[in-house]
Amino acid sequence: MSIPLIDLEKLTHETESVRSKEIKALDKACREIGFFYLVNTGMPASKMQALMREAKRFFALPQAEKSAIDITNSVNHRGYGGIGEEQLDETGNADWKETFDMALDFPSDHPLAGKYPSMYGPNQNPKDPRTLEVLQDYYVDAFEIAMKLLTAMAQALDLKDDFFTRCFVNHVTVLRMIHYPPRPNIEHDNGAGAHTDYGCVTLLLQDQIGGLQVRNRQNEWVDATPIENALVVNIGDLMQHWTNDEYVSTAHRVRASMSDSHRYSFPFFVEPDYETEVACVPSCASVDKPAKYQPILSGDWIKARLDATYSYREE
Ligand SMILES: O=C(O)CCC(=O)C(=O)O
Ligand SMILES: [Fe+2]
Repeated sequence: MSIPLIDLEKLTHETESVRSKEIKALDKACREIGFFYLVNTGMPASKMQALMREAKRFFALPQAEKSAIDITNSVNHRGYGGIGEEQLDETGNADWKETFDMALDFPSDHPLAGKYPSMYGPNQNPKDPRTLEVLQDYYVDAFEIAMKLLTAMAQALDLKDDFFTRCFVNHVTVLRMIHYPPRPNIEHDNGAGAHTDYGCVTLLLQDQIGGLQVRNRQNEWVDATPIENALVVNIGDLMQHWTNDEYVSTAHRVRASMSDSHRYSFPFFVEPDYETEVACVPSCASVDKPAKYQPILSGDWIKARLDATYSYREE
């Protein structure tokens, strides 16, 4: 099965017939593969290029400057992650990548930072204000796209339009930059180990190098070949819970870059307010298919998953 294309302009089109046809296609993609390319997102190409440029500049900084904002110094998972800090698939080699994570910046004396210090609180910012500005700018645009998409998903699931978006007041959505340096030797082919994402949906911007692969229902790895100006979107575990397994959170991985190339990618992990109760939505349960999961708090779930993949977070 190949990865379908979904058009955001059509998902939000004023003509009902155009809109509902695309919403059906979205629904099918979420049920059958859990991955799709999102095109016509409205994100200016210049913003994507700016992010790419700043990522290259940031990861090329001296190690000491990056390590000054190391993620292991933060309790709330913000800042720079060096090679080997995250291992997504415990059975393989360490992920051959370095990362930078940012989210909404809450002062450390904010009540939410007091209550959930491992999820809310201040960012650790890059020193260069230009880099920060580009990151913040991209975050705002990507968030807007995500809210349009979640509105369309609510429509696809016969829910109120704001069923998902109302859970994004004090949300913990993360923008991550990833650099996959050339692999250290030919055998070390693991850029990012096989995993599923934790949150609602992930919107991924990738460069033209390639390496992302998606596991289909036949257990074959399918290349998510880069398409210029498209975002790769996938369903995360929370959305799978919410929909009683109707929407599927699909495993994916990244092959490490070859010896002469560097790959850059930018996942935007769309994750609701900590205290969002995630319980089976009405349209996904029936007498024949009762709710499979107990309701969970979104933040408890994401925190548990982060704690499991990062050694420094183990208590
Ligand atoms: O770099 C990519 O293409 C995907 C990264 C990814 O799956 C993740 O960070 O969760
Ligand atoms: Fe992922």
